[in-house]
Amino acid sequence: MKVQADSLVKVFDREVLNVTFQVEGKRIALLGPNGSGKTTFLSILSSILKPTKGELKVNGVVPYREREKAVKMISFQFEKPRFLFNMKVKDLVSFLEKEYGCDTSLIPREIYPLYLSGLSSGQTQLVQAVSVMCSESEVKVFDEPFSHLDVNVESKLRKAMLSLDSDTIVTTHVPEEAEWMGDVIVVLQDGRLKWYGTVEELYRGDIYEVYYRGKLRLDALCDFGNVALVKGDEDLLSSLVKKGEIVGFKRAGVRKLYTCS
Ligand SMILES: Nc1ncnc2c1ncn2[C@@H]1O[C@H](COP(=O)(O)OP(=O)(O)OP(=O)(O)O)[C@@H](O)[C@H]1O
Repeated sequence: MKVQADSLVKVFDREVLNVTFQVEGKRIALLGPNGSGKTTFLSILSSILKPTKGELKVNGVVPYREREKAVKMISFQFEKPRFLFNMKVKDLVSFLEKEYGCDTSLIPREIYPLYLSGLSSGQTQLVQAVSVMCSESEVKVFDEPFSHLDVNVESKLRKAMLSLDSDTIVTTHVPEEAEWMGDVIVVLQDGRLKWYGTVEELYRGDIYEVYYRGKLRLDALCDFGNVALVKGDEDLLSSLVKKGEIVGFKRAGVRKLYTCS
């Protein structure tokens, strides 16, 4: 999939998005803190919103101008877990299975008798994600798909999403999630582009994330508490793991784009 944002600007009472980038990849992760413009970007992509200026294209289609094509090409899971229609879960499951022949096994059988309106936020989010995964759209968009899920459900859903044949766009504010879910990462901050590129590009360099407990006895470039960024020497870090002074380490990814106190 190819996503092109060309001087894409959205102004509400103030400018909340102003980005230019072009990325190509099977899995795009859009990462940014709260209020950084992720949902605004996706709302333009889903033709809910029109940009104030500029243009956004997905595989050459401008969604808010070519709605018919966009609706066929892209399906969405929105951030707020809520269905705009109501039926029993089991009826939705049998519809998804009959209509799309898809695997709905992530949806627990215990919730089959319930109405969609009676599901918890996490259950709603899961059923929504499965519905999007079942769709035949070539691009599947998930806005913070794990925000209400427990760790078990999250890991099952993540695995299912990673095994999809179609292209995906996932938003998150969790750096690790972006690294897991994206082969290309776009980082937003305050509506501006902070960084974009492939995960391979992100991992280049000699900065390591060091995981520790208690007190860190290394000079850190940045300390997030239990995770610190350290200019690295792999042999030294391995020896510290053996001595039990740190828990582990890996080459730094998204975290090195953030400043910390
Ligand atoms: N309809 C609106 N009217 C006015 N301001 C808005 C509107 N929608 C979003 N904003 C503002 O735009 C900015 C970006 O919001 P957006 O929802 O795109 O961020 P986000 O990155 O998705 O945040 P989060 O991770 O918290 O969901 C925020 O400051 C928000 O207050």
